[in-house]
Amino acid sequence: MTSEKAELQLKELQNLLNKYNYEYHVLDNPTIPDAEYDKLMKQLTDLEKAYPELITPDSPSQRVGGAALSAFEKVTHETPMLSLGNAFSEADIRDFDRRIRQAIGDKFTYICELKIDGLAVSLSYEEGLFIKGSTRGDGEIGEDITANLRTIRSIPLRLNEPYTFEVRGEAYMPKRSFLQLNKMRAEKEEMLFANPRNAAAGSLRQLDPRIAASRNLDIFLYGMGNYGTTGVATHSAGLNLLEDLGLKVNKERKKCATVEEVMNYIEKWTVERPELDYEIDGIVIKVDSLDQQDELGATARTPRWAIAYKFPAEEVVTKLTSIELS
Ligand SMILES: NC(=O)c1cnc(OC2CCCC2)nc1N
Repeated sequence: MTSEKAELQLKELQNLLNKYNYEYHVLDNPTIPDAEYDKLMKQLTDLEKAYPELITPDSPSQRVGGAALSAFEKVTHETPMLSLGNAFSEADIRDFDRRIRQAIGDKFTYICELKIDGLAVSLSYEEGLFIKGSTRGDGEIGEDITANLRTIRSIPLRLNEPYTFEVRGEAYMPKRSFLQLNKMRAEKEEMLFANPRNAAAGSLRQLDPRIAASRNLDIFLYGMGNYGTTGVATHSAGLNLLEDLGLKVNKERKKCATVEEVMNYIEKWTVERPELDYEIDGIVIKVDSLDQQDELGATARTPRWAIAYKFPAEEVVTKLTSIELS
């Protein structure tokens, strides 16, 4: 086979595999059986072995990097990663709502999102290519965990459009994966993870990306470092854009015109939370308009335009059979 023909066949295989990967991991709606996917992946890796010069960083074969790192590099975020103030009651939420009204009047809409209980991360894309991923760290400087984030199948290695920006999200471990992981560790008499959040954080802090690759991690994206470059006017439009670009955004988000609607949304998910396949520790309430977010601004580390309602802590029954370490 000529090198040109090989390149054509490689491109076709890469596009097919990226599409199937997106359907399976982002849409949760695979259209081919796993065996078929594995066969195509084998064809790709065989072809790349024969023509290594044709391997590209966004090839589906390039998810699990090579050797383990000796340490994580530091990364300075282009746009600082803010953290959220907390609300613990309806009164706290009404106080938040009152402060907003005092500052910008009554003409605004909220958007509510499930608060995924994982590890906050930032993904940097350049011309559509995933080039760097990092932890929040202190909000300004985080750790470079690119190799580990590349192993998360729902993170596209290339976007549908050549955007250059930072996107923020929560990497998490699905409940099922957490239970399987702890079951396996218990059988090997290893220390157990106390909860999916710790398991996700522990997995992403591994220096060897093969360990992260084995942990079935996932991610929901929930914001951009700087919406300015995209031209959207609201956070909700920003999330829809992220979805259109092939990124995974939680579909339970909802616009709420009044604080009553916010309370209904909180009530709904307080009840339905156990049925989710991932843990949430609250609800994030944001003013949707980006201009109004700018008008409200932020304190040193937390936005005035958003708050996290935290679910009441559940009493944790410590199992006497297994020593759980955080
Ligand atoms: N854990 C979450 O699901 C989550 C966390 N944070 C945010 O937004 C913050 C980010 C910076 C200001 C608002 N949204 C979320 N959905």
